[in-house]
Order: sequence, then C-alpha cells, then structure tokens
Amino acid sequence: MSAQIGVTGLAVMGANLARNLARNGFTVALHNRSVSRTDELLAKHGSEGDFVRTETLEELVGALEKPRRVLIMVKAGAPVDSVVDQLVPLLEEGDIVIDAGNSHFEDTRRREAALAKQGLHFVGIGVSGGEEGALNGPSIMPGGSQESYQALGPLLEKISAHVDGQPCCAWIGTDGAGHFVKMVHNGIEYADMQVIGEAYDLLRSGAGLEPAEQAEVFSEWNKGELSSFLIEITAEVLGHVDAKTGKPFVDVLVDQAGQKGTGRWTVISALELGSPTSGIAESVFARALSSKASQRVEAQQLLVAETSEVSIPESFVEDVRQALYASKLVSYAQGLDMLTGAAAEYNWDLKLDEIASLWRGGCIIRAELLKDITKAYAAEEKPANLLFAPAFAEAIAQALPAWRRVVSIAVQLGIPVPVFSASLAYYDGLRRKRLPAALTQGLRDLFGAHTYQRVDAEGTFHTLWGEDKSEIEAVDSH
Ligand SMILES: NC(=O)C1=CN([C@@H]2O[C@H](COP(=O)(O)OP(=O)(O)OC[C@H]3O[C@@H](n4cnc5c(N)ncnc54)[C@H](OP(=O)(O)O)[C@@H]3O)[C@@H](O)[C@H]2O)C=CC1
Ligand SMILES: O=C(CO)[C@H](O)[C@H](O)COP(=O)(O)O
Repeated sequence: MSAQIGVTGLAVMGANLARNLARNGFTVALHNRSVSRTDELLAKHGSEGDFVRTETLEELVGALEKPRRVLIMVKAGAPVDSVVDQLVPLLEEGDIVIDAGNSHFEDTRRREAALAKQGLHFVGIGVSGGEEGALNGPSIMPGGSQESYQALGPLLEKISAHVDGQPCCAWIGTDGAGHFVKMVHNGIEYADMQVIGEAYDLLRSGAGLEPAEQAEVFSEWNKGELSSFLIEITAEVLGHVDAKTGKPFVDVLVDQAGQKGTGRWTVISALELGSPTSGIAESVFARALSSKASQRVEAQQLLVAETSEVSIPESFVEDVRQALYASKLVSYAQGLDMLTGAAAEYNWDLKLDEIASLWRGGCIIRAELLKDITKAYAAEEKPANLLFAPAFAEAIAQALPAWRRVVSIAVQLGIPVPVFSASLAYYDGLRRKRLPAALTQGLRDLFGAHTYQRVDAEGTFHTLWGEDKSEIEAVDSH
C-alpha cells in the first residue's frame, strides 16, 4: 500500500497530525528518529486509519506515492536542517517537503531557496492549536509556492478546523510567509495571555476576588465580546483546585513564565520592520521579568512600593473587562499592522481578511472578535489600522473611560499592568495631534547634526547650534 503522505517526527504534534490525517482517510507513512515513538503510536491508535510503519527515512520515502509529500514535525532549528539534509538525496524533482513546526521564517526562506534549486518544493506551514488542535483540526498557515499549494491544499484544508463550513487554512504567500504569520499569531498569543494575567492580578489584588470567584467572572466574560479560547481556558485553570494541597491550582504554580521563542522572534522582527508592537513586546518582557527569580527576591527587600490608598469603584470588575477588551484589540491591531509591514518588506500579498478568518478556529487565539476583524478587512475600503475600522473605533471609544480608570488604579496600587498601559499609550500615541518626537528631532540635530523637517516648509534643515544658531538647508540624513 503506498501512502499519500509521510510524517516524520511523532512527538505531541506530529503524532496527532498523523492521526488526524489518517482519520480523514489518508494513508500515512510514519517515521520517527527513535522507533519507539512510532510503535507507541501504532499500538495506541493504529486502528484509527491506514498507517505504514517505517524505521528509516529511506523506507519512509519508499512508501510514498509520487510526487511525494513528506511532513516534518521535529524540534525547530538544527533538527529540521538535519532531517532535510537526510531527505533531499532520497527525493525526486517535484516532491514536496513540508516543515510544519515553529520554524523561524528566515530559515524557511533559506530552505525554500535551497530546495528549489534542486527542483524540490519546500513548504513552511504554521500550525496552531496544540495537541487537541493537531488531532481534531488546527488552524493551518501554509507558505511556499502556489504550485505546491495546489498539491497540498485539499489535504491540509480537509484536516484543518472549520468555522461556518470554511476551512481554517488558506495559502498565505510565498517562501516564509506561512511561518511569519504563525510567528505573529504567537506574538498575539503572548499579549493575549498577558492581558488576561493582568486582569486576573487586578481582580485578585485590587478587588479581592479569589480564583474560584474569578473562574465564574471569566466564564461570564466568555459569553460576550471577549469570547475566546484563552478566556475559556482561563476560567478552567482558575477554577481548578490542586488535589495535593486543596489550594487553588494557580497558587501552587511557580510564577515564572517560560518561552520557546516565537514571541521573542515577533518582537525582533517588529523592531527590524519598525513596527510599533509595544503590547506584544511588553508581554515578552513580562515573561522575562517574571523569570528574574533572584533579582525579584532581592527587590522585595530593597525596593519600596509607596502605593496610595485607592477606593475601588463598584464598576471595577466591568472596568477591568473593558480594559482587557481594549488592550486585546490593540494586540491584534499591532500584530496585523506588523503583517502589513512584512508584506511590503518581503513582497508577500498577505490578505488580512483571510488570515483573520483562518484564525477563527483551531488556533490558540481563536476568538469571537476575529469575525468582525475578518469583516473589517474584507470591506471595500480596508482600514490602514484595525482600530480605524468603524466598529472597533467605536468599541474602543466606549471602553476608554474604564481603560483609563483601570490603568490609573493599577499604577496607584503598584500592580504592574505593562500591556494594559502600553496598549493605552499606543492608542494615545496614534491619536495625538503633536508628539514629543518633535523635541527628539531637535535634540538629534543638536548633538549629531541629524537634520529635521519643518511643519511650514518643504525640505530638510539643520541649525548651526555651535555657531550663530541660524538654519541652513541640509541633505536629509534622518
Ligand atoms: N507543542 C505544541 O503545542 C506546538 C508545537 N509546535 C511546534 O511543532 C514542532 C514539534 O513540536 P512537538 O511535537 O511539541 O515536539 P518537540 O518540539 O518536543 O520535538 C520532538 C520531536 O523532534 C524529534 N527530533 C528532535 N531532534 C531531532 C533530530 N536532530 N533529528 C530528528 N528528529 C529530531 C524528536 O525525535 P525523538 O523522538 O527521536 O527524540 C521528536 O519526534 C516544534 O517546532 C514546535 O515548536 C507548533 C504548535 C504547537
Ligand atoms: O505555537 C504554539 C501555539 O500556537 C505553541 O503553543 C507555542 O510554542 C507556545 O509558545 P511558548 O512556549 O513560547 O509559550
């Protein structure tokens, strides 16, 4: 029996994707560096569909129908290069190598270019949804050539999540576009989790709500405009009681958040693109700060809080909900704006409505609000920034008083809200008529003759600060 697709890398994600493919009627050849994982999968789930057991990459390639489709789901980085290097000599022109892990998009661009020279298609696809999504339908973000999508699309669309009958999978763009969009998805995921964490901290330390009470609050919030997978699972985690101690589960967890790196990559890339993703950046820094364990212990001894007495308004829980919604919107706006910048830089025709649409199901940031985001970018006149879409401009206007109250109460109580406050500063920075960047330009010109533009004349100027302070026309040096 020849298989329609081969999967190599059968840890959490690879095993579940392989099962998903088999459950959808595809014959799947299985391979893993350690054969024990292959056998474990077959022993537990071999009856779910048609699998072909292989022990070596040669056997895997030999088991596939042509053109061959090999899906790699191993640890990102050097392991992907190692597997690709072993596979390439075994493949023939027209075969397709798929990397479905969280690879860096620049690695994908490099691999795609290298394999194209050998007549092979290399397709980097972003897959989101964790273990459950991989098995029952993830959100899939494929890059690579359009030609390769013709061969892969029907299969990927079949195994993806579906919302309103539409697959949460669509061709994103050439070379690393799929992995770039997945990376930004993860950046938004970081910010989304951080704003939820800030809301939790405010409700606990500000309003005195215990985790079990908050589980009810989050469940309630999940019924409205905040409805999303992350809010739903927040209610579940906060409602969970530790069996060993009887304490709220969240209280027995070490408060240091780890990261595998996609959030950090998003911020590095945003800096390179000059894209103001301050909320996403603050969420990455918040994890980094949480992990400064010894400094945090010392700070508790050395640094004073100097907080003020604040009366918590009756509307506080609702205020926090609105601040959370507004900050969440800003995270999506920043992520999507970054995609616009990347499309120009890397020559990708990224369709923000399609991307928002395929995030509606299967992935970690799936949320009710993505329906309206999809609509906003599907409109004839696309907003230059998500926040300019009339529905969202209005939603933020309504949330604004509560958002300002919450940030100011947090500051007075000494509760850090880096993403709530950075998102508000982004909003205010965007909408203000004059920014202090004017002063920055003056300073740069004084200390470094970096030149400036005037509001009342065309051209580029420099003031002779060390001489008579007269102004001359200059060559633009930015
Ligand atoms: N876990 C998640 O929720 C998600 C993960 N991802 C991404 O999917 C990919 C796979 O993730 P996950 O399933 O968690 O597995 P891991 O990232 O933990 O990787 C383990 C797999 O990689 C294989 N591997 C490691 N090094 C090599 C090597 N040098 N050569 C060959 N195989 C190697 C392992 O083989 P062996 O068994 O022999 O050690 C095993 O199959 C990663 O890129 C991850 O970032 C994407 C979305 C969600
Ligand atoms: O890709 C994912 C979901 O979409 C993974 O869950 C992601 O790797 C989690 O990232 P981190 O470990 O950095 O929090």
